[in-house]
Amino acid sequence: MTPTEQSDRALKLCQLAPVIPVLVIHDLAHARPLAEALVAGGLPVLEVTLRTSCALEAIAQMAQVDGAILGAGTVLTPAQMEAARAAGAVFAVSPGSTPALTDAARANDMALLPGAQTCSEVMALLELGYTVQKFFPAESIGGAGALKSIGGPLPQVTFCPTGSITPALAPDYLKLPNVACVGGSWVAPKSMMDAGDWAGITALARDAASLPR
Ligand SMILES: O=C[C@H](O)COP(=O)(O)O
Ligand SMILES: CC(=O)C(=O)O
Repeated sequence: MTPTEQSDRALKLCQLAPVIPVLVIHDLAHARPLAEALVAGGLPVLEVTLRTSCALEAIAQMAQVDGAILGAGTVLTPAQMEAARAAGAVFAVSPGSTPALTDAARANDMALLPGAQTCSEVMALLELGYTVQKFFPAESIGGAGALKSIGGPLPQVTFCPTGSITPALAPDYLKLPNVACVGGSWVAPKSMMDAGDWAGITALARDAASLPR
């Protein structure tokens, strides 16, 4: 897949719901019920970060859940991209981007959502053909105000901002014309996963899925 095709696919995924849950799974037993809870609440696109030892196996199990579309987050290397694809991920998210990673996305037929922080990074990814990018760490680099400003000179780039976004802050992002959805961990707090409060997570997902945009 070319970068343009990757971004077309990423845009379609971003348009399925206003929020992509960013998931850190420590206990493999949480994987399946977590995916079921989030999909039941209306959030089908799930990003499992490759920050824990069970993340790849979690992706494999969650990809079996009806309606779930799995992606891998915190993808930093080509080897991780390949492993994520083998586990069943159909998209990859990275906090930044490197030539090795964009080459690997092309080679592995993965839709990469590459991260950018600055206008120069946004422009460098745009030169490659990435019209859909992650804006990370969103709240620390100017938040919705920064994205609104970037949309002036660079309206052709659409973003999935992520990083310390809360339900209260999300609407400010979602109303921007250059934001397709936001990423956030708030829909799957570790405390609720540890408590097995899947109904509570479905309720959080339902609220997130009904955010206006
Ligand atoms: O690094 C993680 C992402 O920023 C999502 O997590 P967060 O919503 O808690 O910032
Ligand atoms: C934070 C982020 O961008 C990631 O984990 O992919």
